[in-house]
Amino acid sequence: MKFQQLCVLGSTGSIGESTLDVVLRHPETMAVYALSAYSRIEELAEQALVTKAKVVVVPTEQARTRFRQAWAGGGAGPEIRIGAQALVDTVLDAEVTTVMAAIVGAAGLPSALAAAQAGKRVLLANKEALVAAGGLFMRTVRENGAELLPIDSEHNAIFQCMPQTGRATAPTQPAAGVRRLLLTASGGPFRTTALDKLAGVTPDQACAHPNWSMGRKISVDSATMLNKGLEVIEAHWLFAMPVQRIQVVIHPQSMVHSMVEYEDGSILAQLGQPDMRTPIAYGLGFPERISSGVGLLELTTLGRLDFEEPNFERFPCLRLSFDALKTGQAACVALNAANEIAVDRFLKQQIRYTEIAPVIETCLERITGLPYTALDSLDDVLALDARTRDIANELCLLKT
Ligand SMILES: NC(=O)C1=CN([C@@H]2O[C@H](COP(=O)(O)OP(=O)(O)OC[C@H]3O[C@@H](n4cnc5c(N)ncnc54)[C@H](OP(=O)(O)O)[C@@H]3O)[C@@H](O)[C@H]2O)C=CC1
Ligand SMILES: CC(=O)[C@@H](O)[C@H](O)COP(=O)(O)O
Ligand SMILES: [Mn+2]
Repeated sequence: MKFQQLCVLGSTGSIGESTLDVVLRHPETMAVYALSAYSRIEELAEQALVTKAKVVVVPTEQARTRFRQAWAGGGAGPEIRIGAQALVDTVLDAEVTTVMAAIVGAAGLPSALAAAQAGKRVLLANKEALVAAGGLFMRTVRENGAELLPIDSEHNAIFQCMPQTGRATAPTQPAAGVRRLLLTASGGPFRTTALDKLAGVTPDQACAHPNWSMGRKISVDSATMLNKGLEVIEAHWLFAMPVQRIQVVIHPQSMVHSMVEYEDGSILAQLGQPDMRTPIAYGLGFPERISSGVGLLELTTLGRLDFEEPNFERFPCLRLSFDALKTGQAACVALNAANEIAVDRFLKQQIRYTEIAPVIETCLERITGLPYTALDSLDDVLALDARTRDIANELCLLKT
Protein backbone atom coordinates (compact mmCIF):
# COMPACT_ATOMS: atom_id res chain seq x y z
CA MET A 1 0.00 0.00 0.00
CA LYS A 2 1.24 3.52 -0.86
CA PHE A 3 2.11 5.55 2.24
CA GLN A 4 -0.69 8.01 3.09
CA GLN A 5 -0.36 11.42 4.76
CA LEU A 6 -3.68 12.44 6.21
CA CYS A 7 -5.42 15.74 6.71
CA VAL A 8 -8.24 15.05 9.18
CA LEU A 9 -10.80 17.86 8.98
CA GLY A 10 -12.99 17.83 12.10
CA SER A 11 -10.55 15.66 14.03
CA THR A 12 -12.12 16.45 17.43
CA GLY A 13 -15.52 15.07 16.41
CA SER A 14 -16.88 11.55 16.57
CA ILE A 15 -15.67 10.60 13.07
CA GLY A 16 -12.40 12.46 13.58
CA GLU A 17 -11.61 10.52 16.76
CA SER A 18 -12.51 7.19 15.17
CA THR A 19 -10.27 8.07 12.22
CA LEU A 20 -7.28 8.75 14.45
CA ASP A 21 -7.93 5.49 16.28
CA VAL A 22 -7.65 3.56 12.99
CA VAL A 23 -4.70 5.57 11.63
CA LEU A 24 -2.64 5.01 14.78
CA ARG A 25 -3.02 1.24 14.31
CA HIS A 26 -1.10 1.45 10.99
CA PRO A 27 2.08 3.50 11.52
CA GLU A 28 3.86 1.64 8.74
CA THR A 29 1.41 2.79 6.01
CA MET A 30 -0.13 6.07 7.20
CA ALA A 31 0.56 9.18 9.26
CA VAL A 32 -1.24 12.37 10.26
CA TYR A 33 -0.07 15.56 8.55
CA ALA A 34 -2.84 17.96 9.66
CA LEU A 35 -5.77 18.17 12.06
CA SER A 36 -8.57 20.70 12.52
CA ALA A 37 -10.96 21.67 15.31
CA TYR A 38 -13.53 24.38 15.97
CA SER A 39 -14.28 24.57 19.71
CA ARG A 40 -12.45 21.65 21.36
CA ILE A 41 -8.99 23.21 21.21
CA GLU A 42 -7.52 21.42 24.24
CA GLU A 43 -8.51 18.05 22.71
CA LEU A 44 -6.87 19.18 19.47
CA ALA A 45 -3.61 19.90 21.32
CA GLU A 46 -3.73 16.41 22.82
CA GLN A 47 -4.40 14.83 19.40
CA ALA A 48 -1.57 16.80 17.79
CA LEU A 49 0.81 15.55 20.47
CA VAL A 50 -0.18 11.90 20.06
CA THR A 51 -0.24 11.91 16.25
CA LYS A 52 2.79 14.22 15.77
CA ALA A 53 0.74 16.36 13.36
CA LYS A 54 2.75 18.98 11.49
CA VAL A 55 -0.14 21.44 11.07
CA VAL A 56 -3.29 22.28 13.03
CA VAL A 57 -6.14 24.53 11.89
CA VAL A 58 -8.24 26.48 14.40
CA PRO A 59 -10.97 29.08 13.75
CA THR A 60 -9.67 32.21 15.51
CA GLU A 61 -6.69 34.02 17.02
CA GLN A 62 -8.09 33.24 20.51
CA ALA A 63 -8.17 29.56 19.62
CA ARG A 64 -4.52 29.79 18.60
CA THR A 65 -3.69 31.22 22.05
CA ARG A 66 -5.67 28.42 23.70
CA PHE A 67 -3.81 25.85 21.62
CA ARG A 68 -0.44 27.29 22.66
CA GLN A 69 -1.47 27.25 26.32
CA ALA A 70 -2.65 23.66 26.06
CA TRP A 71 0.41 22.44 24.14
CA ALA A 72 2.34 20.02 26.38
CA GLY A 73 4.86 18.80 23.84
CA GLY A 74 7.67 21.32 24.31
CA GLY A 75 9.49 22.92 21.37
CA ALA A 76 7.61 25.00 18.83
CA GLY A 77 4.82 22.45 18.34
CA PRO A 78 2.87 22.16 15.09
CA GLU A 79 2.30 25.09 12.77
CA ILE A 80 -1.02 26.72 13.75
CA ARG A 81 -3.15 28.06 10.91
CA ILE A 82 -6.31 30.13 11.34
CA GLY A 83 -9.71 30.33 9.69
CA ALA A 84 -11.88 28.72 7.04
CA GLN A 85 -9.45 29.58 4.20
CA ALA A 86 -6.69 27.76 6.12
CA LEU A 87 -8.77 24.57 5.96
CA VAL A 88 -8.76 24.84 2.17
CA ASP A 89 -5.08 25.79 2.00
CA THR A 90 -4.06 22.87 4.20
CA VAL A 91 -5.93 20.34 2.09
CA LEU A 92 -3.97 21.65 -0.89
CA ASP A 93 -0.54 21.11 0.73
CA ALA A 94 1.58 18.81 -1.44
CA GLU A 95 2.31 16.53 1.55
CA VAL A 96 -1.38 15.59 1.87
CA THR A 97 -2.42 12.46 -0.01
CA THR A 98 -5.70 11.76 1.77
CA VAL A 99 -8.36 14.00 3.27
CA MET A 100 -10.90 12.83 5.83
CA ALA A 101 -13.80 15.30 5.40
CA ALA A 102 -15.46 15.06 8.82
CA ILE A 103 -16.52 18.62 9.58
CA VAL A 104 -20.24 18.70 10.37
CA GLY A 105 -22.60 20.65 8.12
CA ALA A 106 -22.19 22.82 5.04
CA ALA A 107 -19.18 24.42 6.79
CA GLY A 108 -17.28 21.38 5.52
CA LEU A 109 -18.14 21.95 1.86
CA PRO A 110 -15.35 24.34 0.74
CA SER A 111 -12.52 22.18 2.15
CA ALA A 112 -14.04 18.91 0.91
CA LEU A 113 -14.50 20.42 -2.54
CA ALA A 114 -10.92 21.72 -2.47
CA ALA A 115 -9.71 18.18 -1.78
CA ALA A 116 -11.60 16.92 -4.82
CA GLN A 117 -10.26 19.79 -6.93
CA ALA A 118 -6.71 18.90 -5.89
CA GLY A 119 -7.25 15.29 -7.00
CA LYS A 120 -6.68 13.81 -3.54
CA ARG A 121 -8.13 10.66 -2.01
CA VAL A 122 -11.27 12.02 -0.33
CA LEU A 123 -12.85 10.04 2.50
CA LEU A 124 -16.25 11.70 2.67
CA ALA A 125 -18.17 11.61 5.94
CA ASN A 126 -19.53 15.15 5.54
CA LYS A 127 -22.77 14.19 3.72
CA GLU A 128 -24.02 17.81 3.81
CA ALA A 129 -21.36 18.67 1.18
CA LEU A 130 -23.01 16.33 -1.31
CA VAL A 131 -26.53 17.40 -0.38
CA ALA A 132 -25.71 21.06 -0.94
CA ALA A 133 -23.50 20.67 -4.00
CA GLY A 134 -23.81 17.11 -5.32
CA GLY A 135 -23.57 17.90 -9.05
CA LEU A 136 -20.67 20.29 -8.63
CA PHE A 137 -18.87 17.96 -6.22
CA MET A 138 -19.12 14.84 -8.40
CA ARG A 139 -18.09 16.79 -11.51
CA THR A 140 -15.08 18.14 -9.63
CA VAL A 141 -14.07 14.62 -8.56
CA ARG A 142 -14.30 13.36 -12.15
CA GLU A 143 -12.54 16.30 -13.79
CA ASN A 144 -9.60 16.20 -11.37
CA GLY A 145 -9.11 12.47 -11.06
CA ALA A 146 -9.82 12.50 -7.33
CA GLU A 147 -10.64 9.26 -5.54
CA LEU A 148 -13.92 9.51 -3.62
CA LEU A 149 -14.64 6.91 -0.94
CA PRO A 150 -17.93 7.12 0.94
CA ILE A 151 -17.53 6.85 4.71
CA ASP A 152 -21.19 7.27 5.75
CA SER A 153 -21.97 3.71 6.88
CA GLU A 154 -24.85 3.11 4.43
CA HIS A 155 -22.96 4.43 1.42
CA ASN A 156 -19.85 2.58 2.41
CA ALA A 157 -21.96 -0.60 2.64
CA ILE A 158 -23.47 0.06 -0.79
CA PHE A 159 -20.03 0.78 -2.23
CA GLN A 160 -18.84 -2.58 -0.87
CA CYS A 161 -21.87 -4.37 -2.42
CA MET A 162 -21.57 -2.72 -5.83
CA PRO A 163 -20.02 -4.50 -8.82
CA GLN A 164 -16.29 -4.12 -8.12
CA THR A 165 -14.14 -2.16 -10.53
CA GLY A 166 -11.07 -2.18 -8.28
CA ARG A 167 -11.02 1.59 -8.07
CA ALA A 168 -13.20 4.30 -6.61
CA THR A 169 -15.07 6.17 -9.34
CA ALA A 170 -17.60 8.96 -9.61
CA PRO A 171 -20.12 7.33 -11.96
CA THR A 172 -22.36 9.22 -14.36
CA GLN A 173 -24.94 6.44 -14.62
CA PRO A 174 -26.20 3.61 -12.40
CA ALA A 175 -24.03 0.48 -12.35
CA ALA A 176 -25.16 -2.14 -14.87
CA GLY A 177 -27.31 -4.89 -13.35
CA VAL A 178 -28.26 -2.90 -10.26
CA ARG A 179 -32.00 -2.42 -9.82
CA ARG A 180 -32.26 -0.50 -6.55
CA LEU A 181 -30.33 0.74 -3.53
CA LEU A 182 -31.87 -0.27 -0.19
CA LEU A 183 -30.83 2.21 2.52
CA THR A 184 -31.32 0.94 6.05
CA ALA A 185 -32.40 3.29 8.85
CA SER A 186 -32.58 2.59 12.56
CA GLY A 187 -35.70 4.74 13.07
CA GLY A 188 -33.84 6.56 15.86
CA PRO A 189 -34.86 6.95 19.50
CA PHE A 190 -38.49 7.88 18.72
CA ARG A 191 -39.40 5.01 16.39
CA THR A 192 -42.14 3.83 18.72
CA THR A 193 -42.77 6.93 20.87
CA ALA A 194 -46.43 8.01 20.94
CA LEU A 195 -46.83 10.81 18.39
CA ASP A 196 -48.46 13.15 20.95
CA LYS A 197 -45.34 12.91 23.14
CA LEU A 198 -42.92 14.15 20.47
CA ALA A 199 -43.56 17.86 21.12
CA GLY A 200 -42.10 17.44 24.61
CA VAL A 201 -38.92 15.47 23.88
CA THR A 202 -35.62 17.00 25.04
CA PRO A 203 -32.33 17.41 23.15
CA ASP A 204 -30.71 14.71 25.29
CA GLN A 205 -33.52 12.27 24.48
CA ALA A 206 -33.19 13.08 20.77
CA CYS A 207 -29.42 12.53 20.94
CA ALA A 208 -29.75 9.13 22.63
CA HIS A 209 -29.38 7.06 19.47
CA PRO A 210 -30.27 3.40 20.06
CA ASN A 211 -27.20 1.98 18.28
CA TRP A 212 -24.62 4.58 17.23
CA SER A 213 -22.50 7.02 19.22
CA MET A 214 -22.30 10.20 17.11
CA GLY A 215 -22.15 14.01 17.25
CA ARG A 216 -25.27 15.85 18.42
CA LYS A 217 -26.35 17.29 15.08
CA ILE A 218 -26.39 13.98 13.23
CA SER A 219 -28.02 12.32 16.25
CA VAL A 220 -30.98 14.71 16.04
CA ASP A 221 -31.08 14.12 12.27
CA SER A 222 -31.35 10.39 12.95
CA ALA A 223 -34.25 11.02 15.33
CA THR A 224 -36.18 13.02 12.71
CA MET A 225 -34.93 10.74 9.90
CA LEU A 226 -33.75 13.85 8.10
CA ASN A 227 -30.42 11.99 8.27
CA LYS A 228 -31.89 9.29 6.05
CA GLY A 229 -33.26 11.98 3.76
CA LEU A 230 -29.78 13.50 3.44
CA GLU A 231 -28.49 9.99 2.77
CA VAL A 232 -31.01 9.42 -0.03
CA ILE A 233 -29.68 12.57 -1.71
CA GLU A 234 -26.10 11.48 -0.98
CA ALA A 235 -26.76 8.06 -2.54
CA HIS A 236 -28.34 9.69 -5.58
CA TRP A 237 -25.12 11.60 -6.26
CA LEU A 238 -22.55 9.00 -5.24
CA PHE A 239 -24.07 6.19 -7.30
CA ALA A 240 -25.83 8.22 -10.04
CA MET A 241 -29.07 6.57 -8.96
CA PRO A 242 -32.50 8.06 -9.78
CA VAL A 243 -34.61 8.81 -6.69
CA GLN A 244 -37.26 6.26 -7.73
CA ARG A 245 -34.63 3.51 -7.38
CA ILE A 246 -33.65 4.33 -3.79
CA GLN A 247 -35.70 2.73 -1.03
CA VAL A 248 -35.49 3.44 2.70
CA VAL A 249 -36.08 0.45 4.97
CA ILE A 250 -36.28 0.72 8.75
CA HIS A 251 -33.99 -1.83 10.38
CA PRO A 252 -33.92 -1.15 14.14
CA GLN A 253 -30.83 -3.29 14.90
CA SER A 254 -28.42 -1.31 12.62
CA MET A 255 -26.45 -4.46 11.78
CA VAL A 256 -27.26 -4.53 8.05
CA HIS A 257 -25.73 -1.24 6.97
CA SER A 258 -27.43 -1.17 3.55
CA MET A 259 -28.05 -3.34 0.50
CA VAL A 260 -27.88 -3.44 -3.29
CA GLU A 261 -30.67 -5.17 -5.20
CA TYR A 262 -29.71 -6.66 -8.57
CA GLU A 263 -31.79 -7.37 -11.70
CA ASP A 264 -31.44 -11.13 -11.20
CA GLY A 265 -33.22 -10.99 -7.80
CA SER A 266 -30.07 -11.06 -5.66
CA ILE A 267 -29.71 -8.68 -2.75
CA LEU A 268 -26.17 -8.08 -1.46
CA ALA A 269 -25.86 -6.70 2.07
CA GLN A 270 -22.97 -5.54 4.22
CA LEU A 271 -23.22 -6.35 7.93
CA GLY A 272 -21.07 -5.39 10.87
CA GLN A 273 -21.02 -3.86 14.33
CA PRO A 274 -22.37 -0.30 14.48
CA ASP A 275 -18.87 1.18 14.77
CA MET A 276 -17.64 3.76 12.26
CA ARG A 277 -14.08 2.45 12.43
CA THR A 278 -15.14 -0.27 9.97
CA PRO A 279 -16.10 2.05 7.08
CA ILE A 280 -13.21 4.36 7.97
CA ALA A 281 -10.73 1.47 7.77
CA TYR A 282 -12.31 0.38 4.50
CA GLY A 283 -11.77 3.87 3.05
CA LEU A 284 -8.22 4.16 4.38
CA GLY A 285 -7.21 0.71 3.18
CA PHE A 286 -9.03 0.61 -0.16
CA PRO A 287 -8.70 -1.53 -2.20
CA GLU A 288 -7.09 -3.64 0.53
CA ARG A 289 -8.68 -4.60 3.85
CA ILE A 290 -6.95 -3.43 7.02
CA SER A 291 -7.70 -3.96 10.70
CA SER A 292 -10.00 -1.44 12.36
CA GLY A 293 -10.14 -2.47 16.00
CA VAL A 294 -13.81 -3.45 15.60
CA GLY A 295 -14.85 -6.82 16.96
CA LEU A 296 -16.55 -9.38 14.77
CA LEU A 297 -20.31 -9.70 14.57
CA GLU A 298 -21.31 -12.85 16.44
CA LEU A 299 -24.19 -14.10 14.27
CA THR A 300 -25.40 -16.68 16.76
CA THR A 301 -25.99 -14.03 19.42
CA LEU A 302 -27.44 -11.52 16.99
CA GLY A 303 -31.00 -12.71 17.43
CA ARG A 304 -33.34 -11.30 14.83
CA LEU A 305 -33.07 -8.78 12.02
CA ASP A 306 -36.28 -6.75 11.48
CA PHE A 307 -37.27 -4.62 8.51
CA GLU A 308 -40.23 -2.25 8.24
CA GLU A 309 -41.60 0.64 6.13
CA PRO A 310 -40.94 4.20 7.32
CA ASN A 311 -44.02 6.22 8.26
CA PHE A 312 -44.10 9.76 6.82
CA GLU A 313 -46.50 10.99 9.50
CA ARG A 314 -43.96 10.15 12.22
CA PHE A 315 -41.04 11.27 10.06
CA PRO A 316 -42.14 14.30 7.97
CA CYS A 317 -38.48 15.27 7.39
CA LEU A 318 -38.00 12.12 5.33
CA ARG A 319 -40.88 13.09 3.03
CA LEU A 320 -39.47 16.64 2.73
CA SER A 321 -36.10 15.20 1.69
CA PHE A 322 -37.57 13.04 -1.07
CA ASP A 323 -39.56 16.08 -2.25
CA ALA A 324 -36.43 18.25 -2.23
CA LEU A 325 -34.47 15.77 -4.33
CA LYS A 326 -37.32 15.61 -6.85
CA THR A 327 -37.58 19.42 -6.91
CA GLY A 328 -33.90 20.09 -7.59
CA GLN A 329 -30.62 21.44 -6.31
CA ALA A 330 -31.93 24.70 -4.79
CA ALA A 331 -34.39 22.73 -2.70
CA CYS A 332 -31.60 20.44 -1.49
CA VAL A 333 -29.46 23.42 -0.45
CA ALA A 334 -32.46 24.88 1.38
CA LEU A 335 -33.38 21.58 3.03
CA ASN A 336 -29.90 21.22 4.47
CA ALA A 337 -29.42 24.83 5.56
CA ALA A 338 -32.87 25.11 7.15
CA ASN A 339 -32.30 21.85 8.98
CA GLU A 340 -28.92 22.97 10.34
CA ILE A 341 -30.52 26.10 11.82
CA ALA A 342 -33.59 24.28 13.15
CA VAL A 343 -31.52 21.52 14.78
CA ASP A 344 -29.15 24.04 16.33
CA ARG A 345 -32.12 25.97 17.78
CA PHE A 346 -33.69 22.74 19.04
CA LEU A 347 -30.42 21.73 20.72
CA LYS A 348 -30.37 25.16 22.42
CA GLN A 349 -33.99 24.55 23.50
CA GLN A 350 -35.24 27.53 21.50
CA ILE A 351 -37.74 25.55 19.43
CA ARG A 352 -39.52 22.23 19.96
CA TYR A 353 -38.56 18.98 18.28
CA THR A 354 -41.85 19.02 16.35
CA GLU A 355 -41.06 22.50 14.98
CA ILE A 356 -38.00 21.30 13.04
CA ALA A 357 -40.02 19.94 10.10
CA PRO A 358 -42.33 23.00 9.75
CA VAL A 359 -39.30 25.34 9.69
CA ILE A 360 -37.74 23.28 6.90
CA GLU A 361 -41.01 23.06 4.97
CA THR A 362 -41.58 26.83 5.07
CA CYS A 363 -37.99 27.49 3.96
CA LEU A 364 -38.44 25.07 1.07
CA GLU A 365 -41.64 26.86 -0.01
CA ARG A 366 -39.96 30.26 0.13
CA ILE A 367 -36.73 29.23 -1.62
CA THR A 368 -38.30 27.16 -4.37
CA GLY A 369 -40.79 30.02 -4.98
CA LEU A 370 -37.91 32.34 -5.92
CA PRO A 371 -36.90 32.88 -9.55
CA TYR A 372 -34.55 30.08 -10.71
CA THR A 373 -31.04 30.43 -9.28
CA ALA A 374 -28.12 28.83 -11.11
CA LEU A 375 -26.00 26.77 -8.70
CA ASP A 376 -22.95 26.16 -10.86
CA SER A 377 -20.32 27.37 -8.43
CA LEU A 378 -19.42 27.14 -4.76
CA ASP A 379 -20.28 30.84 -4.35
CA ASP A 380 -23.79 30.28 -5.76
CA VAL A 381 -24.39 27.42 -3.32
CA LEU A 382 -23.03 29.32 -0.33
CA ALA A 383 -25.16 32.38 -1.18
CA LEU A 384 -28.36 30.32 -1.29
CA ASP A 385 -27.31 28.50 1.89
CA ALA A 386 -26.86 31.87 3.68
CA ARG A 387 -30.18 33.19 2.40
CA THR A 388 -31.99 30.09 3.68
CA ARG A 389 -30.30 30.38 7.08
CA ASP A 390 -31.64 33.95 7.43
CA ILE A 391 -35.18 32.76 6.67
CA ALA A 392 -34.89 29.79 9.01
CA ASN A 393 -33.56 31.97 11.84
CA GLU A 394 -36.48 34.39 11.41
CA LEU A 395 -38.95 31.49 11.51
CA CYS A 396 -37.35 30.06 14.64
CA LEU A 397 -37.45 33.46 16.38
CA LEU A 398 -41.22 33.61 15.72
CA LYS A 399 -41.56 30.30 17.55
CA THR A 400 -39.56 31.24 20.68
N1 LIG B 1 -20.66 10.37 13.78
C1 LIG B 1 -20.97 9.43 12.91
O1 LIG B 1 -21.01 8.23 13.27
C2 LIG B 1 -21.26 9.77 11.48
C3 LIG B 1 -21.10 11.06 11.01
N2 LIG B 1 -21.31 11.35 9.68
C4 LIG B 1 -21.12 12.70 9.21
O2 LIG B 1 -19.79 13.11 9.53
C5 LIG B 1 -19.75 14.51 9.83
C6 LIG B 1 -19.17 14.68 11.22
O3 LIG B 1 -20.06 14.09 12.16
P1 LIG B 1 -19.66 13.90 13.70
O4 LIG B 1 -18.24 13.47 13.77
O5 LIG B 1 -20.70 13.07 14.30
O6 LIG B 1 -19.82 15.39 14.24
P2 LIG B 1 -19.17 16.04 15.55
O7 LIG B 1 -20.09 17.13 15.94
O8 LIG B 1 -18.83 14.99 16.52
O9 LIG B 1 -17.80 16.66 15.00
C7 LIG B 1 -17.81 17.71 14.08
C8 LIG B 1 -16.40 18.19 13.81
O10 LIG B 1 -16.48 19.37 13.00
C9 LIG B 1 -15.87 20.48 13.68
N3 LIG B 1 -16.65 21.67 13.35
C10 LIG B 1 -17.89 21.99 13.78
N4 LIG B 1 -18.31 23.14 13.22
C11 LIG B 1 -17.30 23.58 12.44
C12 LIG B 1 -17.11 24.72 11.62
N5 LIG B 1 -18.06 25.67 11.47
N6 LIG B 1 -15.95 24.85 10.94
C13 LIG B 1 -14.97 23.90 11.07
N7 LIG B 1 -15.09 22.80 11.84
C14 LIG B 1 -16.24 22.64 12.51
C15 LIG B 1 -15.92 20.11 15.15
O11 LIG B 1 -14.95 20.81 15.89
P3 LIG B 1 -15.07 20.93 17.52
O12 LIG B 1 -15.49 19.58 18.01
O13 LIG B 1 -13.67 21.26 17.92
O14 LIG B 1 -16.05 22.00 17.82
C16 LIG B 1 -15.66 18.62 15.07
O15 LIG B 1 -14.29 18.39 14.90
C17 LIG B 1 -21.20 15.00 9.68
O16 LIG B 1 -21.37 15.53 8.40
C18 LIG B 1 -22.03 13.73 9.86
O17 LIG B 1 -23.26 13.82 9.19
C19 LIG B 1 -21.69 10.39 8.79
C20 LIG B 1 -21.89 9.10 9.22
C21 LIG B 1 -21.70 8.69 10.59
C1 LIG C 1 -23.43 5.70 11.40
C2 LIG C 1 -24.13 6.36 10.30
O1 LIG C 1 -23.83 6.19 9.16
C3 LIG C 1 -25.25 7.25 10.64
O2 LIG C 1 -25.60 8.08 9.57
C4 LIG C 1 -26.35 6.30 10.98
O3 LIG C 1 -26.85 5.84 9.80
C5 LIG C 1 -27.40 6.95 11.78
O4 LIG C 1 -28.41 6.05 12.01
P1 LIG C 1 -29.87 6.21 11.43
O5 LIG C 1 -30.10 5.01 10.55
O6 LIG C 1 -30.70 6.20 12.68
O7 LIG C 1 -29.98 7.50 10.69
MN1 LIG D 1 -25.33 7.01 7.86
